[in-house]
Formats: sequence, C-alpha cells, structure tokens
Amino acid sequence: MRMMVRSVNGKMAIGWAKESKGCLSSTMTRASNTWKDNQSSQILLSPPLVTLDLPDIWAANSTHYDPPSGQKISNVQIGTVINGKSIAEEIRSRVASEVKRMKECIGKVPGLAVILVGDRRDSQTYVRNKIKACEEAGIKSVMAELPNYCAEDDVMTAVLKFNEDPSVHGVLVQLPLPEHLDEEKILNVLSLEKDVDGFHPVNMGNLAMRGREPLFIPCTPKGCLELLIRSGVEIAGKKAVVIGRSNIVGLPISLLLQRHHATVSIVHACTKNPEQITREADIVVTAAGVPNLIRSSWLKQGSVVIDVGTCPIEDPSSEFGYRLVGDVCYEEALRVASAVTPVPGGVGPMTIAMLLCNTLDSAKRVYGFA
Ligand SMILES: Nc1nc(=O)c2c([nH]1)NC[C@@H]1CN(c3ccc(C(=O)N[C@@H](CCC(=O)O)C(=O)O)cc3)C=[N+]21
Repeated sequence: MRMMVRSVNGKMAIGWAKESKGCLSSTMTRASNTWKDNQSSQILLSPPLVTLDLPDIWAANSTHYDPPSGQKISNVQIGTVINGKSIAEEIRSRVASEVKRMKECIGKVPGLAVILVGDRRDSQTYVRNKIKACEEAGIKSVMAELPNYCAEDDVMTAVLKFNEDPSVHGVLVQLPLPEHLDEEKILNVLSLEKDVDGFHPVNMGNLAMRGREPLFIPCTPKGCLELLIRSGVEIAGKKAVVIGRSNIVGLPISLLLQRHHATVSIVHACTKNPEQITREADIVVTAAGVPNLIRSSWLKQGSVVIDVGTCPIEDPSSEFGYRLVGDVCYEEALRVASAVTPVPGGVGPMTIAMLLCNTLDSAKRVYGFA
C-alpha cells in the first residue's frame, strides 16, 4: 500500500491506494506547488508553509487484514462497552440542575443560537438533537435556518445578530457549510466569548500553547476526554494515537491528550504503516470518517478505543433514510481492546452534552455566577 496524490473534482487530494505506482517525493512536490516555479526568486527551497488544505482521502479497505504474529485474537469479547449515552445523560441532568439554580438565583438562563445552512439530513438531525437537549436542560435556544443557496452575507448577518444578543451565550454554525460559503471567513466573525464550539483560531491557539487557557474546548474532543476519565483510563505517560487531523476533532483531541501528558502520535492519510503505529497505542482516538478502517489487527491487546467516526450511510429502513457508522470494526475491536465506544451511543451524545456544558459555562462567565 502506498500513499498517492490524485485529482478529485479538479482539486489535488492525498489518498491511500493499494498497489499505487506513484512516487511520493515527486507527487508531493507537485501537490504543494512549491519550488519549481519560483526557484529563481526564492532564497529558501522550502515553501513558506506547506498547506494542509488537501482533503484527506482515506480509502476504505485500503489495508488487508493481516493478524499480527504473536498476537492472539480471542473469539470472545474481552472489552467493555463505554456507554456514552448514559454518561451524557448524567452530565445533561447536572447541567439542568445548574441551569435551574442559576434561574432561581439571578433570574437568567443560558442561551444557545444555532445557524443551520442548507438541507443536509445529517446536519438537520444533529441540530434537532442539540435543540432538544437544550430544551430538556432549560437552556433557551434560537435557530436561524438558511437555504442552501444563500449568500455569505446572510450567514454573516445571522452570526453578527447573535453576537450582539445579550440573551445568547453560545453561537454555533453547523458544519459543514455548503461549498460556495467561506467557512473561515464566517467563523472569524463569531465572537470569541460565544464560540461554544471552540473552533475560533484564538481558542484553538490557546489550547495549543503552554500556560494559556482557551475560553472553550471543542465539544467532541472534550467529550472523548471525559469518556476516558470517567472510564478510569489513565492518560499520563500512555501512548495515544489520534487517527485523522481535522480542525474540529483530530487537531484539538491531540492537543488535549498532550495536555493530559500522553505521548501523542497523529496518523493520517499520508502516514506509512498506520496499522503498525496504531498497534502500539494504549489509547486510540479515531476520527477518519472511514467505515471499518480500524480492524482488530490495528489494535494492541487491552487498548482503549474511542470511535469518533460518524459516517452517514444510506439505509432506507431507518427512520431518516440513513444510519451512522463509525471507523472501527466494533465486534472485532471488542475481542482485542479493553474498552470501546459504540457508534451510535458513544462520542455523539457526549458532543451534545459538552455543548450544553460550554453554553452554561459561557453564561456563568457573563453573569459572574459561580
Ligand atoms: N459546528 C458544528 N459543531 C459540531 O459539534 C458538529 C458540527 N458542526 N457538524 C457535524 C458534527 C457531528 N456532530 C455530532 C453531534 C451529535 C451526534 C449524535 O448525537 N449522535 C448520536 C446519534 C444521532 C442519530 O441518531 O443520528 C449517537 O452517536 O448516538 C453525532 C454527531 C456534531 N458536529
């Protein structure tokens, strides 16, 4: 198996391919559009900054199943299931009692604004679930729904309106946005103090730097950490592998694990021998979005596996015409790992619980309510 660079919809993409004959060094040079064109004027041959803006294409089944020698894979389940749904419920009920206390003491409740652009079914479901969770916790929620074809200014206007609204303590722009909209530009105008997703570059930068504290930690990574801690998993000094390097999951979870003193490796679509690297990990957090990428052969005996993959798969028999699948071959993983999160019922519900926590924290900060 080799990494290759190919064109997807006219864009260059990095991906995995079996039996690819591509040469890594020459294709990489082409993809990052570096020195050849500017050789004469540049002092350094290296590009100022290598772009990460290449879609990571993870080819499903790009590895063949090859149980490692010396590792016995049991036929029985040895791992426990980490029940994200019930942990999330407990957290949500604690948020609800804090909201109640806040209302009784100062007559205020936290408020969350959600901006949904377009008609993706999965986004609609997530947003619906978020709003329902707010209602149940006593958090006021407002929503702006914009059509697929709306102008960038319409989304900006919605963000700015919620930035100004004192009853709103958290603003969330549901991602992904339709292709014609500039996500970066939109997220940049979102008020730092209301960035309950924690995606603002200043929040992310503060998360990355020693001695600094972000106002908000992104919900999914925070939820993963909470699952590990509540399951009694020791993190300090352990080897952790994060699969995927997205801004919203891979990057912040790797930073968070580092803050908890794990030794973190990041595996992505250009990584050589990802299976071998992952097999060394005590903790695996996978957010590649590739169903069944993680087979038991990727896992060390006794490891803990957090599956962040949420890939909607067409399924006419389910209520909304699709169902969610994770990155991990779940049954297989349970025969090797000591604990695994399911999809659904693992990280997803925790993401929503953490959103409620962040919104409550934001309101507490604004009102100086401890
Ligand atoms: N600005 C922004 N913030 C996000 O936090 C964000 C986002 N955009 N875009 C999409 C991803 C995905 N995401 C999920 C949230 C809840 C579940 C969830 O509750 N899942 C349930 C099942 C839900 C169902 O039944 O479809 C579960 O795993 O058990 C899943 C995925 C948040 N995201």
